[in-house]
Amino acid sequence: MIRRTSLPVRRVLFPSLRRFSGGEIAEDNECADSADLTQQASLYVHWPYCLRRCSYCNFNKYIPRENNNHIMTECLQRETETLLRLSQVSSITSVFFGGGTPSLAHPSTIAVILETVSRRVNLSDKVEVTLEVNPTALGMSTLEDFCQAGVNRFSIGVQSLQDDDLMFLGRDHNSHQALETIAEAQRLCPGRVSVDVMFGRPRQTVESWETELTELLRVCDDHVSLYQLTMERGTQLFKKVQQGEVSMPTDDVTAEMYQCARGTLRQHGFLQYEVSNFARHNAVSHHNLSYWRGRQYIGVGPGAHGRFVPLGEGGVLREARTQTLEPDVWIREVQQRGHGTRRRIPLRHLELLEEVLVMGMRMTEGINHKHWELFSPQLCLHEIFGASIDVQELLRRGQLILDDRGLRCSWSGLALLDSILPALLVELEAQIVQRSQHSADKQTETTIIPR
Ligand SMILES: C[S@@+](CC[C@H](N)C(=O)[O-])C[C@H]1O[C@@H](n2cnc3c(N)ncnc32)[C@H](O)[C@@H]1O
Ligand SMILES: C[S@@+](CC[C@H](N)C(=O)[O-])C[C@H]1O[C@@H](n2cnc3c(N)ncnc32)[C@H](O)[C@@H]1O
Ligand code: SF4
Repeated sequence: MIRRTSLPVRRVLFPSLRRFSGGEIAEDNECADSADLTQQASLYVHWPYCLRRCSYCNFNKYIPRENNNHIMTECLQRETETLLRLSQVSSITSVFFGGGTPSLAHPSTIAVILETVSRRVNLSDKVEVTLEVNPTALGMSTLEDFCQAGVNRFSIGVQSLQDDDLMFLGRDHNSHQALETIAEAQRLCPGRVSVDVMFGRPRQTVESWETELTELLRVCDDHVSLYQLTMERGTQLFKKVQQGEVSMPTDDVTAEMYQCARGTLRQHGFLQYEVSNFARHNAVSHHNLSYWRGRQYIGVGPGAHGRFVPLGEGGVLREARTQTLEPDVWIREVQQRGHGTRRRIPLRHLELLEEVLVMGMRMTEGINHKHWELFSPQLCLHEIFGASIDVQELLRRGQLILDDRGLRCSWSGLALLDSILPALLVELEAQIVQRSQHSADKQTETTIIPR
C-alpha cells in the first residue's frame, strides 16, 4: 500500500545515516568512472556563527560571544589539510562555504582555505566556489571582496519578500536589502547566483505565495531553491505552534503551494533538476549535484558531514564522517590532533546503495544504469526493482519510470518521493540480502568435503 506522507521538499541535502525523511543537466555525470569515485571529492566548509537565531532554524549555528575569526580560520585551514591528506584525493571538484552565516567570515578566510586546497590537490580555476550570503547591508558590501578571494557563485538566503514574514522568521534582513543584494551579486557573478526561498509559512496562502514567487522570479538570476518551512524541535517556531499561538498551513495547502511553484518556475523558463532546485540556462549547482550523485565529499568545520574513503589510513570502505558540533570543543580538538572528527561510520555495501538510491531519486534525471553500475556492478536496476509488486504498482500509476535510461520519478511522482522511497528501499534490501545469502550458500556448497 503506497500512501502520501509528506512533501519531499523538507530540508534534506546530505544524507544522515538511517534517517531518510524528496530536464537537462550538465553532462559531467556521464563521464564518472570508478577511479573518479575515490580520487575526486567536493569540499564543504562550515562557518558556524550567525548574528541572531532565526525562529525556525535548528542547523548547527551559534551566536559568538567574542570575535574569534582568526582562530576559526586557522583551525578550518588545519582541518582541511588533515582531511585532504586522509582522503588522498587528487582533485577537489567544487567548494561550498555554508553555515551558519559564512558571509560573516572575513574574505581572507575564504582565500586562505582555497590556497590551502590548491597547494595540496588540483583545484582548477573553473571549479564552482559557492558562498552562502545573508542579504544584510554588511553581506552586500563584502560581495566584491569575496569574489576577489575566489568565490564565483553566491547562494542568497532571501526566504521571503514580505517584511512582516521576515520579521516573524527572525531574519536579520528586510526585502529591500534582499533585492539589492541579488542585484549586486548578479553584477559580480552573472548567471551564478542562487536564491533560497521558503514556502508553507504561517498565514501564507497559495495566492500570496504565487504572487511573491512571481515577483522574485522577475528579479532573480538563474537558480532557485525552494524549501518547505519545516517545524524543527527546539526552535521558537516549534514552541509557538505547540502552544497554539501560531498555526502552520495544512499538508494539502503546502502540496498545492509546491505544485503551483513548480508550474510558475516552469513558465519562467526554469527547469526542475531536483526536488527543491530549479535552474535556467543550465545554471545547476555542481556542488549539490555531487551529493545527489553519490560522489565523495569532505566536510570541514563544526558539525560538517563528509563521505569518503580514508585511503591515508589504509581504509577501503567509504565512511560517513561527522565533525564535532560545538565550535569551542571542535577548535580544541583541531588544535590537539589536526581534526575534529567526532564520528566515523564505515558504510556497508547495502548502506552505500541506500544512500545512492535516496539521493539519486531526488534528481529529475534519477539514476541512470551507468551511474548505478558504478556502485552495484553485480545487480542492475532491472534485477533489483523489475519484479517487485510494489514497484510495478508505482510504474502502473505513472509515478515511477524504469526503462533503458534508468530509474526516476515522473513529474507527479517527484512530489510523492517520500512515500515512494520506502518501497524502493525494502526491495533493495531484500535483493541484496537474497543475493548475499545465495552466494554464501554457493560457497558452502563448494566447500563441503564429501565423506
Ligand atoms: C541553514 S541556512 C544557512 C544559510 C544562511 N544562514 C541563511 O539563512 O540563508 C540554509 C537554508 O536552509 C533553509 N532552512 C533552514 N531552516 C529551515 C527550516 N526549518 N525549514 C526549511 N528550510 C530551512 C533556509 O532556506 C536557508 O536558506
Ligand atoms: C540548505 S542548503 C542551501 C543550498 C543552496 N540552495 C544552493 O543551491 O547553493 C545549504 C545548507 O546545507 C547544509 N550543508 C550542506 N552540505 C553540508 C555538509 N556537507 N555538512 C553539513 N551541512 C551541510 C549547510 O547548513 C548549508 O547552509
Ligand atoms: S541565519 Fe541561516 S543559519 Fe543562521 S539561524 Fe538563520 S537560517 Fe539558521
